[in-house]
Amino acid sequence: MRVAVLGAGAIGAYVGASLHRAGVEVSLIARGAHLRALRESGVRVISPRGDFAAHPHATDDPREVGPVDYVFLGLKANQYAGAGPLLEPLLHHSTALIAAQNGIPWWYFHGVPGPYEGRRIEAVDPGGAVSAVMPPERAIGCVVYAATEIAEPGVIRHLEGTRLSIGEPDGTVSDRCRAFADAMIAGGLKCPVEANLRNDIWVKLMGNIAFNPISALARATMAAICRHENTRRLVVEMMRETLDVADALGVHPDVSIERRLAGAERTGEHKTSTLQDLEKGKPLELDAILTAVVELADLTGVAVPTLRVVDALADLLNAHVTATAAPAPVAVPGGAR
Ligand SMILES: NC(=O)C1=CN([C@@H]2O[C@H](COP(=O)(O)OP(=O)(O)OC[C@H]3O[C@@H](n4cnc5c(N)ncnc54)[C@H](OP(=O)(O)O)[C@@H]3O)[C@@H](O)[C@H]2O)C=CC1
Ligand SMILES: CC(C)(CO)C(=O)C(=O)O
Repeated sequence: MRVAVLGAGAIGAYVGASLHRAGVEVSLIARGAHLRALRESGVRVISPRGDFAAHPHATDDPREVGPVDYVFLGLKANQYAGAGPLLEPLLHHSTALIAAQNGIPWWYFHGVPGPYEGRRIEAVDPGGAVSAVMPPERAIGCVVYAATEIAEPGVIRHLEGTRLSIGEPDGTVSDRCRAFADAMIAGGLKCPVEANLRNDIWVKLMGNIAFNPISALARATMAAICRHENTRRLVVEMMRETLDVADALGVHPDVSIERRLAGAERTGEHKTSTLQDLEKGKPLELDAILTAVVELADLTGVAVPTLRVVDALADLLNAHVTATAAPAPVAVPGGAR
């Protein structure tokens, strides 16, 4: 099995290192100081479950890698539309794409019978730009419950959780899912193949949709948001509206708001990835996490006044961050070394 990790950052390098120690042929695609460290010393994972190291091939040029069986996408979702030149050299006729993203994926209505089958969600697939480079037929869904961060270039701090649930958009338990899950499990991760991954998507989303934008707007940790009475109430309201949208789409997440809130509270003084991006001056990954759900509410006729207000505020904040962000290194394969 050949796997390329495109965007081998916090989650990508963790998954790539885990697969490599299971004997999978892995290539990490990264850039900058992190790439230099990966090339020189490999990935070092610091984890409460035991530290480990792995030294897979690392490059910024996917042409060096060539076609693989699986591409694990560790880029931020707002980078997918521009990922065409990076992806193209990695694809053969049946290469599968597994995206680590939080929120609603670009393939959401692919393979799901019903009134919305094949429908494009503008917030996550603007003008079809994402499905043009990542055809939904290639997608294997993924919901990441693990939490990791880049402690320093080449070093991944694993905070909690080892589960990455995967599943086919049409709910079948395919050979390609089983083979990938077996490799992940051999690498020390949990990787159940779910027949109804959309349930997992909404369970995870209930946390992200509330905590990620509020944390950025209020510059607050998860625990602080839970402690403060008004933001705690806001979280509950956002989760309730989110469940209404899921419900209207025929998905009934099997977790109560109280349990989801308690789980988030246990995360403690943790800065969400959105707050971390804000502090680094990086664009916020909220289209998939929040804007897409407002779009789905409009589609299904569900009232989401609270989500709408928070989306407007977060959108304005993001516009400001994006306008003032340092230009990202150009995404040209083989460009910056
Ligand atoms: N980390 C986590 O615990 C979790 C993450 N996720 C999801 O996983 C995805 C990735 O998140 P995360 O790993 O935290 O993010 P990171 O920013 O740590 O990883 C993304 C990596 O991709 C690199 N990259 C971006 N563009 C290119 C390019 N053109 N060529 C090579 N490398 C590139 C980035 O480099 P640079 O820094 O230079 O831009 C960075 O190292 C997100 O969608 C997130 O929502 C989901 C659940 C948990
Ligand atoms: C907030 C958290 C930890 C889970 O809801 C997360 O997934 C993120 O930081 O993006």
